[in-house]
Amino acid sequence: MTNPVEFDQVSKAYGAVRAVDGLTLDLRPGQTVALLGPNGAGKSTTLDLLLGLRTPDSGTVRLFGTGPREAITAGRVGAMLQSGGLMDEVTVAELVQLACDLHPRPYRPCEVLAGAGLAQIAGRKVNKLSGGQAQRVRFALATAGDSDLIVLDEPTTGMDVTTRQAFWATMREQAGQGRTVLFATHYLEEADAVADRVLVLHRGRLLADGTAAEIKARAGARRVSFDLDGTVDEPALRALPFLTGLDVSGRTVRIRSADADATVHALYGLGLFPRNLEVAGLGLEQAFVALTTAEEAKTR
Ligand SMILES: Nc1ncnc2c1ncn2[C@@H]1O[C@H](COP(=O)(O)OP(=O)(O)OP(=O)(O)O)[C@@H](O)[C@H]1O
Repeated sequence: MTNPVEFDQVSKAYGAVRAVDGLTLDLRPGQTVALLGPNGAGKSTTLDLLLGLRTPDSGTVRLFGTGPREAITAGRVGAMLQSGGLMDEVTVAELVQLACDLHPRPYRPCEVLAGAGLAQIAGRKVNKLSGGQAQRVRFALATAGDSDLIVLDEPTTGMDVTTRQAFWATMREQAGQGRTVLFATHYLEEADAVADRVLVLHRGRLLADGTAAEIKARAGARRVSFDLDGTVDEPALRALPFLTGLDVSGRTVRIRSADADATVHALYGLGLFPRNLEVAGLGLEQAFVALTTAEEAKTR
């Protein structure tokens, strides 16, 4: 089976800004993939290239083994873009009907409206919607037919908590039916909860690619804290395996470790007896900040 998405050495610059810089990646069928990165990292440009809205300066983008336009014309891709303008003078129902009419493998408009939580406001003019409601309409347009790949650029921006939860429940259903879902987001807790693969972009390059757990581990994403009796031997602690951070305050030691089990084991190996030992995971957000900050420091 061909992969839903294949980028091979794709680059795109705007003048001197390298928005996407030699990006190579494959998305496999059925994956739910989060695309993360600080502002300006190249997320939207990557999605624009994927959807054929921009042409790469070099490299190739393939969707299901064809060019983006062919895949989109064949109805294999549903997309929800950040800035996509909606037609003003039509109702929600009319716009959804139009999207269904245009899709080669459409769903019934009433199903699409219900799936996006729009049934109650189907008769309302699109230009009278709140920000969160307009987002739901964009989502409805992305799910108007039976697409194999769903691409979402910051889909939950402006949605309230309930809408956001309902949105992700629908996305999980879509993924459960074997669709590939790719979404860019700044909400790292969403990526952590929903994605089975996380891509971190930084200055147009892929900085990390793995499960949320792998990315947390790579960022040294476990915190170990304990108290020691007697004098604290900082150089000995600093030599512990898998250490990525050390903070000593009196007799309290706080460590960050990429492999907390090995670090704690070695701690006992030094003949130390840590008291009040606590091991806690870092969130994806802290891992993301650690990774991107370290990269910024390197490139400065
Ligand atoms: N049309 C454009 N003309 C010139 N520069 C652009 C254009 N679009 C994007 N850029 C620049 O390219 C880089 C990548 O932008 P892009 O919008 O892809 O990032 P992003 O990761 O989506 O950012 P954000 O999280 O802020 O939405 C940025 O430095 C941005 O200023």
